Amino acid sequence: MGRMNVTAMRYLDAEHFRVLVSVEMGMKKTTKWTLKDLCKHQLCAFERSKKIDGYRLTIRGYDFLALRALTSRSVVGSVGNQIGIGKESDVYVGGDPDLKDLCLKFHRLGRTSFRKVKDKRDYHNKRKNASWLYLSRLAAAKEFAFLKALHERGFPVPTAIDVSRHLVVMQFIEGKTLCNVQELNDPGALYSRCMSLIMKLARHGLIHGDFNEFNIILVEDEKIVMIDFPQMVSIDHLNAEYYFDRDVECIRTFFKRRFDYESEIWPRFSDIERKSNMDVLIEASGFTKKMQNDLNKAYDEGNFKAHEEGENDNSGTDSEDEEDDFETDQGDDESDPESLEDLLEEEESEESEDDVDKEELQAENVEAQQQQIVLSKNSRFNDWLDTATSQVDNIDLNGYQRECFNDVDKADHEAIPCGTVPETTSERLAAQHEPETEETEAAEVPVPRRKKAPAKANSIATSVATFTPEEIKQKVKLDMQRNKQKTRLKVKGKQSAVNRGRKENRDLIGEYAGWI
Ligand SMILES: Nc1ncnc2c1ncn2[C@@H]1O[C@H](COP(=O)(O)OP(=O)(O)OP(=O)(O)O)[C@@H](O)[C@H]1O
Repeated sequence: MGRMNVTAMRYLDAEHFRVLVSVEMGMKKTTKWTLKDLCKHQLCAFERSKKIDGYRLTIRGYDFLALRALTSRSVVGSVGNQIGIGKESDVYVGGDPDLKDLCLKFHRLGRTSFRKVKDKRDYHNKRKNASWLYLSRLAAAKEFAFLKALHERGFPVPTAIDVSRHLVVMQFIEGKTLCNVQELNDPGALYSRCMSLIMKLARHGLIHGDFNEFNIILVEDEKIVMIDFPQMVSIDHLNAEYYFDRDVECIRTFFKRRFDYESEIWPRFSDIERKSNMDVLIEASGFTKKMQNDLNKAYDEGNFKAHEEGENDNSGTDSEDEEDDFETDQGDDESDPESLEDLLEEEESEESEDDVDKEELQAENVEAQQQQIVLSKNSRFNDWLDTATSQVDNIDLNGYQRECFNDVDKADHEAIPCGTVPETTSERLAAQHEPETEETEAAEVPVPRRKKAPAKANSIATSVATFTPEEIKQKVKLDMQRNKQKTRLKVKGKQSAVNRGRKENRDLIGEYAGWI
């Protein structure tokens, strides 16, 4: 009996086993129903890309994963109303299991912005696909690290409670954002508090970078709480002075505009005396320089409404995680009745049923329209006939006859008998529609010749072909060529997957031809 070869186990890490477990889970028979349910609840979505078809996690799905993790840790017990929509986040009021208020901040970053980045450059050295999952997670990790560190050092910030994926749970601050405050008891005191806070941060080695009326909550006794520091930088940053001055200027401008308060004193970058290295400490807390760089690059791209459009956008796969999940060979699935394919087939058949219904409906509509057109043509013709008949009945035919022959050579006129002119138009029309014999007879009636026929623009119909046979041949040839060049319509959904599978099979058979 030979020994089991387990050498490979030494070289496999946790990630390998995670994926292995996912494959194991994916082989369970319940998968297709579960996936169907998840899609129904918009927690994941079917996605078709150039090479692979599969499912991707949606923002909602990611939210649920984070909430689930935090509920299982007994951090979150309930989710309430949305209290803020920022450029980079959705903020909700929540509750812990004892129903104490919490602030739940879901970071939304980078789906579209990342797409743009991806087009332009290799964003992460080895990591080909930085995803919205990754960027949102980074933003949350950064906020949590800063909140924790600042709170521990006595800064007025919400208490950091927990973080999972892109969701930061923090203390809920009851108050008003400064932008919503119209009046103050003591604007001077609040101005000093704001400036002191900027200086205190700087002494600890940090610059907020977005210190303005939207990121300051006014609480009891006109005290302030600072929120939201995605762009916090070190005072050693290359552009530190610029960011510092911008923060100071934002506050000065706001106080002048809103409270008509202007002070001659404001802090300068040169006044800063560093007392601690919080920027270094935060880096040590796990939020590395690389993470910082990744995040800053995403912020530079600037489209933070990505999560709003991302949900409807199914083109292309973005996420590394997603691609990892999908890069499994689905060849076997085709023969497996319990596979994902079945689920897709159902979707497809539903789709095609819909299509059939639509086509039938369209055909019926077209038929009805055609009938209407025919009917309206008939009735219009009858109307026209009636009006024309009554109008022409009123015409003085004898007068018309006189006028008509005015120009005709009198001799000719006299020589040629005019034949019997019908009394009424009905008679004329009847005469026109008489059978052939009568027409022949009428043709035999000599018609007075005009001397000079008045020039009129008439339409000309001819049955002679304007194309030579050569030209027609060439055109047909060209059409055939064009038809060949036409790219085939791409079939959506499952059908394309089946086609792709067939093509692969054909190629494979071709490859092995002659070997067997
Ligand atoms: N801890 C909190 N307690 C109460 N309300 C909060 C808290 N954190 C955020 N908010 C509310 O949510 C809103 C958005 O929060 P925040 O500024 O952190 O999000 P953001 O996406 O970074 O916004 P932006 O970048 O557009 O300023 C705030 O204006 C505030 O009203």
